[in-house]
Amino acid sequence: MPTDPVAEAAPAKINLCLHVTGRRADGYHLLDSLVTFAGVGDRVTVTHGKGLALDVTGPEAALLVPEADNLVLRAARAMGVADAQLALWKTLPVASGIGGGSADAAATLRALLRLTGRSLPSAEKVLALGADVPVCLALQPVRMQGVGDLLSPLPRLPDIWCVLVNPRVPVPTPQVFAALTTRQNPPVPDIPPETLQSAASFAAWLATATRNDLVPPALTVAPILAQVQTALSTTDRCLLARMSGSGGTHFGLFTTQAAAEAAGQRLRKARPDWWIVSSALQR
Ligand SMILES: C[C@@](CO)(OP(=O)(O)O)[C@H](O)COP(=O)(O)OP(=O)(O)OC[C@H]1O[C@@H](n2ccc(N)nc2=O)[C@H](O)[C@@H]1O
Ligand SMILES: Nc1ncnc2c1ncn2[C@@H]1O[C@H](COP(=O)(O)OP(=O)(O)O)[C@@H](O)[C@H]1O
Repeated sequence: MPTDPVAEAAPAKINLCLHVTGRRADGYHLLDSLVTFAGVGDRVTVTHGKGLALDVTGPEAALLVPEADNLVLRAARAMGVADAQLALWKTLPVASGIGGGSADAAATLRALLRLTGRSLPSAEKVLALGADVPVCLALQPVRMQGVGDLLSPLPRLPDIWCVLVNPRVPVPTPQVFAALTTRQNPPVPDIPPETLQSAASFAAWLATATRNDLVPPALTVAPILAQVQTALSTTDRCLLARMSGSGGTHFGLFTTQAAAEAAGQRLRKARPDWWIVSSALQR
């Protein structure tokens, strides 16, 4: 058993594309998405203690109170843990399409697994925490299907850098799905192996063969997202600019670290009020 504290990273989830292919009778949508992770994110730390308590700090903590429905506490309860001190360092904007809450829940499960030796909750219980929690628990590039529960590993991706841009407007996922009008769309095609040879060829394939079907409804919920898309897509050497998940965070893809950092700096200068970070993408 490791001595406490045990810390786990909760990296930002990036939907490189997100196709909505149908809707189940219970209202949940069938998705087809290529998902990877950025090198930025939250951090969950757990220690032994009496009762369950959560402390939330960090630059993005203001919008989040350590209430009983916080996904960190919900994850601990799903694992049957009644005694632990939990700390969340929040750097990802809340309700932003990069799965911060789901990443926190998955990091909590991983940390408590190491701290207590208890087993992970069943797949059903993990999914019940949130549709993005299974993919955040997998923490590797995958094709995500079903309602978020069917995961298959992707072939090794090329070396890609990204800039993440969020206009600091929360975009609630339920509102975006509610505003969706076209629910039966074509699935994601198989990735042609030759496109995986470089960031440029992979981004070009993503741009032409894939989409994010949640863009039109997200724009109705938060019209400012059009400005984010324009700002990123017109940045020097940006290979592809697209919204992640239900928004509003957008990612821009770049071939090199230098190009991504230069783009991030330029965008930060133009929009000091926006949340803007650059990072490598997990391959
Ligand atoms: C859209 C995605 C794509 O990766 O990402 P985000 O934008 O949240 O990051 C996820 O499917 C979101 O996952 P998550 O945020 O965990 O979703 P949940 O809490 O389970 O569901 C929030 C709400 O989204 C809708 N929802 C979610 C998943 C799904 N397959 N169909 C849906 O219709 C439902 O209205 C549900 O009430
Ligand atoms: N630890 C957490 N971090 C972020 N959001 C949380 C957390 N716990 C509960 N939530 C709630 O989950 C919702 C979804 O948040 P988040 O996961 O950040 O966005 P998204 O689903 O768009 O990626 C928010 O409305 C927030 O109030």
